[in-house]
Amino acid sequence: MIDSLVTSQVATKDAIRMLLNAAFSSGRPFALWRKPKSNVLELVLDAEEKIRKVGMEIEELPAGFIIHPFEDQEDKKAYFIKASEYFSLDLSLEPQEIDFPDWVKNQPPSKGPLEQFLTNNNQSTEERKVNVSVGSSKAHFLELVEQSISWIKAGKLEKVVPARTKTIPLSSNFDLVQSIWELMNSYPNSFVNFFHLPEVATWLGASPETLIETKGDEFYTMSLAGTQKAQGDNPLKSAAWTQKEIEEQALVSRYIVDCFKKIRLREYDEHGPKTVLAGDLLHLRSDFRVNMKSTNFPQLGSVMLGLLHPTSAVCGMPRKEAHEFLKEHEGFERCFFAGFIGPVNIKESTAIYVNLRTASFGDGEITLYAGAGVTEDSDPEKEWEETEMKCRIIGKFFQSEES
Ligand SMILES: C=C(O[C@H]1C=CC=C(C(=O)O)[C@@H]1O)C(=O)O
Repeated sequence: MIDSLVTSQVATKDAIRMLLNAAFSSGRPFALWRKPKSNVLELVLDAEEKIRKVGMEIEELPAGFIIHPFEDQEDKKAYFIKASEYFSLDLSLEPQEIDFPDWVKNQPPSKGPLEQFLTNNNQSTEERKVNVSVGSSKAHFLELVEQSISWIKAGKLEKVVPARTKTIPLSSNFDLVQSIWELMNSYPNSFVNFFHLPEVATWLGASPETLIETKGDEFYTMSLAGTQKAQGDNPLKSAAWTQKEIEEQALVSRYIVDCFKKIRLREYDEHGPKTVLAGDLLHLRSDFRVNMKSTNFPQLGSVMLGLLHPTSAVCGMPRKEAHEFLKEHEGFERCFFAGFIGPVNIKESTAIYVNLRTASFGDGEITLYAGAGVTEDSDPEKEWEETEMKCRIIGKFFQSEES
């Protein structure tokens, strides 16, 4: 029993390696993901090398994968990987049952383009250097949190979510396939993703936060906030939340309800907040559902995408003021961190996630990104600790030892 399990695992990993080798060797943009609570690994590969940009009317888009940075772009567009090729791999199937398309089959097996990418990845820009030096300074982050608290006390903000970075060397024995595999096994409730926009960016992550999801007539979004380490045998039951965390999450929920009000949408279901597990962290989450048919809102996905991003879980409240505060004081570029990513119009469903618990590949190194919700009662040291825990979610799969 154990033997066959091990054999099938190795074979599935080989299948993932074949897919990644074929995708890298094409030189074209691609994305690979596994949705929360799913056992299917999906991949899209664009037919063109050129990087596409699209408008935000997601209902009009062809099947593909959308990628939007934290900051809005001047052209108001997002990056897009068109699903010229789409492949899904049922992770529970035996290897011999996998029927690869020709673009995968024609690739030589084992060492190849995937290893080349990892050893020769030149995505080292000036912007990246700032992100490494300013973004990773503990002193800078503590000061930023102090400043956030004083702005909140002065009544200029209600909540703000400052972030930081952590750059670690990519160990010589780093195995991307193994990391993706472990991420999928360790975080069944997260959106495990890897995307590669040649010459632009390559990221790997496991996000716990859905921004918007549409399937048939159903629309879904969530408010996620509050963080603590999962402890004990039954962490979901034993979790106790402080007033600070309850209020922090309530602000995110209120923001969603305000968005519904703005578009005069009155019929929605709200459930929660309840405690949920994301890796070894716990969060508070409320779920919001709308029937787009009965409310006559076929474009609710695009409308809410425009209204929600960036949510108060990654930016703050009021949104405009919190955003300006971060732009002025954070001191580094978030790039794709806290932006949004996800499959669009694939099998009649769209699932877009906030790009959290994530890392970008640089030259021989990776940069992890994490933020923490600050309210009036925050303690800067504790917020730093929280970002350390969030960085570890992904960081632990990059190194044999913690840096
Ligand atoms: C900003 C992040 O998490 C957000 C989502 C859940 C809980 C959060 C918090 O407790 O601060 C954050 O709002 C991050 O993971 O970098």
